[in-house]
Amino acid sequence: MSDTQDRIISWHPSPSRPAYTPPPGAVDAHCHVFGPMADFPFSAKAKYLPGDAGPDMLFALRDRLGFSRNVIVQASCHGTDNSATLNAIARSEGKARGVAVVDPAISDAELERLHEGGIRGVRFNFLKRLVDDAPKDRFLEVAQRIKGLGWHVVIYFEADILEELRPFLDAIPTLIVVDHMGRPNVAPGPEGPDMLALRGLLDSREDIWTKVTCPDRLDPNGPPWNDFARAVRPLVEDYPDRVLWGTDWPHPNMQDAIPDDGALVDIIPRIAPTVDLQRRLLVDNPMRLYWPD
Ligand SMILES: O=C(O)/C=C(\CC(=O)C(=O)O)C(=O)O
Repeated sequence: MSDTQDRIISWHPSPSRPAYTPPPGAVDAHCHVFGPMADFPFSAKAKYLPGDAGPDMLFALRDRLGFSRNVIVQASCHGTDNSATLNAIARSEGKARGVAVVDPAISDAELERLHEGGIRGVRFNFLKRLVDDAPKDRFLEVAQRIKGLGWHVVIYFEADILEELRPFLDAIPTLIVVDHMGRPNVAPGPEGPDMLALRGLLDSREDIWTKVTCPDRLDPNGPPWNDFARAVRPLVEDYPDRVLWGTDWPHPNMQDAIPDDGALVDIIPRIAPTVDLQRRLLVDNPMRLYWPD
């Protein structure tokens, strides 16, 4: 990554206050921090060079949107150096936990250190535009090792490789969380092929969860993301104990159609229409996974 490359500002400059009020204790279960670069340089292998979006900005957004906690997912631009994520967790006063990206050769002592720092899962990223390789055999070794820590696997892939990934997913010995539902085409609605394939995966094991996130990435028609709401609501209704929600702030790599985070929050009652579903999505489920203690 060259120093002269422009740094991408991928977040909304002044998100609106949502009309919807999340329940007390709500968790933004998918967000990231970028740097700050002076303290936490980006990976030499990063595929994008973002502006600084550090913990102070994240926590200010959390408060503005009416959330109580964050789950910070290590973004690909920081590679396998989780320092920026750990720094944000350390500064959160117990209100953040995280998901790391690790080198498969990581030592047990380093895994323990990550656990002490608030990490509760590892992310396996299969998006070719974000990572150079995704070694399934080595990922399975990692999954085996983190099982003892009580962690889970977060997996990011696009819908067209779900079928090919099935044997690998079947072999993962921990709970699995699928990022952004495996990026389905939401336009054909809840019975569209990608949504049905995702249901097939969820039905194959009770310990596969998914994040009902990123209307901004998944709905080609943009706000108010009607296709997303129509396709996703039945999923939340049918798998109420296995769904998580998050802003995806600072929306890595987004350059067109950067979403207003307040508007993102306002989609919650459209995909989780009852108070009970909202509490499970925003409080009970993420607390079970990230703050079981
Ligand atoms: O923020 C996300 O979850 C999605 C991303 C970025 C990402 O995953 C990463 O950089 O690690 C994407 O689709 O570019």
